[in-house]
Amino acid sequence: MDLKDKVAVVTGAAQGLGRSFVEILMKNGSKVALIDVNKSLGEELKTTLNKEYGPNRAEFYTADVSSEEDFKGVLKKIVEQFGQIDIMCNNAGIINEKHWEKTIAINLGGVVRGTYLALEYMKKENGGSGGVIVNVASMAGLGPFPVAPIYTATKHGVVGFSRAMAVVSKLSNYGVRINVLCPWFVKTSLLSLLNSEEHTGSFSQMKEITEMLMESEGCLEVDVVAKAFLVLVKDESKDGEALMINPDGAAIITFPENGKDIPSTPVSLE
Ligand SMILES: NC(=O)C1=CN([C@@H]2O[C@H](COP(=O)(O)OP(=O)(O)OC[C@H]3O[C@@H](n4cnc5c(N)ncnc54)[C@H](O)[C@@H]3O)[C@@H](O)[C@H]2O)C=CC1
Ligand SMILES: CCCCCC(=O)/C=C/C=C\C=C\C=C\[C@@H](O)[C@@H](O)CCCC(=O)O
Repeated sequence: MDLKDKVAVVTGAAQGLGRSFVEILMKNGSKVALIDVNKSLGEELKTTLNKEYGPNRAEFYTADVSSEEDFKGVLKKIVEQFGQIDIMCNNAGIINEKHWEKTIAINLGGVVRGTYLALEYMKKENGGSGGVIVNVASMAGLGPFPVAPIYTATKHGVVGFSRAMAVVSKLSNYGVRINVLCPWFVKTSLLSLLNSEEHTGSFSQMKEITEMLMESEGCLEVDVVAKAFLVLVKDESKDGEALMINPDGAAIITFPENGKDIPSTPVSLE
């Protein structure tokens, strides 16, 4: 996919991984609509980006991805302003095991909502140009993350939902590829919440496991993860893929073709 003058939408764009995805898209010639609840950081980043890449290449919209009214409203404004959506990145996410309903509403609900709303503008049967959706999960979407069971559940949900929607899109000829990104620990403000009992709740005693994982393997820089993100955007052979990125590098996850192939140990029912 040639990114020159393509229109991209990134949620959770004001900082962290979302900001790195915005920057790599703009470096490759895209125009980007930034969505975030953090208005001050978002407006500041928009100004910085338009100074670097030229006027009106970036626009910021305040919205909470867990709100249908918010998210639907800003996507309507984005299409009115930019004309279309070619790339959608559902990146916004939090970690909060105490207020776990909020975590589910944002991490899973926000990704589902962003996928459905974007498809309405992107799918060819609606007059859209097709394109690609990249949803951001985590390595916690591929295996249990004991310090954050709800976070783990949301990220497993993002992986499963994205892979299922990729099949729907392919069989429905939407013309939209759907992929999911599964990063290891990344040096962003989210990671600092690992030390916040307000966010890890009754699972804070599992912190040592997480620290062991980080100490043993290290943490990633956002720009490395952004390169993995760009592969899922640009490489048109990537459709329905889960791309893992950890300090050893990036790799496409191989899932069992069907239930029969799932690694298992037979159990007698007699
Ligand atoms: N930092 C890490 O170690 C990893 C992060 N991830 C995932 O990457 C994504 C981005 O995380 P980071 O950049 O690390 O976090 P971050 O906390 O640095 O940035 C998240 C951004 O999302 C925004 N946001 C939060 N709730 C929102 C909502 N309801 N609506 C709109 N925007 C909202 C925040 O204001 C913030 O700007 C998340 O989905 C996270 O689960 C995945 C694997 C590793
Ligand atoms: C505050 C924490 C932010 C978390 C951000 C994030 O998504 C980071 C994920 C990074 C790695 C997740 C690794 C999960 C590994 C599991 O598959 C399993 O290997 C862990 C086993 C732990 C144990 O020893 O039981």
